[in-house]
Amino acid sequence: MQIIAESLVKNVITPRPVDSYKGTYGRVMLIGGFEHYHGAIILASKAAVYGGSGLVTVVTAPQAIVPINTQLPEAMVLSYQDNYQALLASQDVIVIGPGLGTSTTALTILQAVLAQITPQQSLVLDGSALTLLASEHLTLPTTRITVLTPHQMEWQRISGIKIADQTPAANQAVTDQLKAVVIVKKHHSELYTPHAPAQKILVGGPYQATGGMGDTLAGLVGCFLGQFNATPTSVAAALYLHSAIADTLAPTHYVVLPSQISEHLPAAMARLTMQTSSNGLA
Ligand SMILES: NC(=O)C1=CN([C@@H]2O[C@H](COP(=O)(O)OP(=O)(O)OC[C@H]3O[C@@H](n4cnc5c(N)ncnc54)[C@H](OP(=O)(O)O)[C@@H]3O)[C@@H](O)[C@H]2O)[C@@H](O)CC1
Ligand SMILES: Nc1ncnc2c1ncn2[C@@H]1O[C@H](COP(=O)(O)OP(=O)(O)O)[C@@H](O)[C@H]1O
Ligand SMILES: [Mg+2]
Repeated sequence: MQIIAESLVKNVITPRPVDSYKGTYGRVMLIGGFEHYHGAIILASKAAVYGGSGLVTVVTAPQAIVPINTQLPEAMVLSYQDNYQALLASQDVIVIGPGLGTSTTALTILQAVLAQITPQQSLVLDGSALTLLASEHLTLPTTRITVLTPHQMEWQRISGIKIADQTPAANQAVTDQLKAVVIVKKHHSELYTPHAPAQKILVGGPYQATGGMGDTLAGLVGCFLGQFNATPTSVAAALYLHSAIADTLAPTHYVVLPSQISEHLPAAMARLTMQTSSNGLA
């Protein structure tokens, strides 16, 4: 299996052109944060904002609007009861699932997004969206790129492969059928691309085993798809950076919080665009 290295990330994260503006860096809509899961969409959106997305829009439950605005004033926040469908067409990337839950409302929203998304847009499915995808046997739409970010149980639900049997060959075979890019999240997460070599990271560790860590990754993947090329290489860069920052913090942090990873993104990305070597990313 190919190893995702820092050199790949340096090729993705390039210096910003001086004549750019916020529209250059991607319009990302994140949908979730229902029920008792408001934090999940805050964490995903924080990763998008701190990772450099030009414009971030959150679609969530009405009672989550004030907490999100308070914690993340850079993001625009709408209720799912507002006409977010009108805005959806102008987005480069849709991230759906962190804290979405599996209610009837969640399913209706997911089905509407899958029906409305176009072949020019990118889609990231995480968390509850993956659980609904499996339980409701939903069909993936035609998009520019679709990325699934399951943990091993979510991947079991989607692929039918039991966790103990999730070998690279079995995972690759299902990825080829799905025609989507898949990150199987675990220690040394694996990245599968249809009909292409599998890749994995050798960064990251158990200091990341805390709620919201995957929500942060989903937001960062969406961010990179909107800001850089909408390709599996940009997904690989987000996957690597998320855990490489955790590694840099780990010697002084017994547990690395998801929000800490986001807060270190701007500095880590600045260092990666400089030619000089450094003593870490955070
Ligand atoms: N702050 C917030 O708002 C947060 C909100 N969140 C949101 O919650 C929603 C539900 O997501 P979820 O992942 O918590 O629950 P679910 O999909 O039922 O999976 C758990 C089941 O799978 C099993 N399991 C086996 N292997 C596993 C593995 N490697 N990794 C993980 N689990 C593994 C596990 O086994 P057990 O732990 O019981 O041994 C258990 O039976 C989703 O929308 C998410 O975004 C969270 O992000 C947290 C922070
Ligand atoms: N032992 C570990 N080593 C490396 N990474 C880990 C470890 N435990 C958890 N992680 C990372 O934490 C994240 C967990 O994702 P997920 O279970 O979806 O979290 P949540 O839904 O709570 O946000 C993944 O990116 C996974 O790779
Ligand atoms: Mg998750």
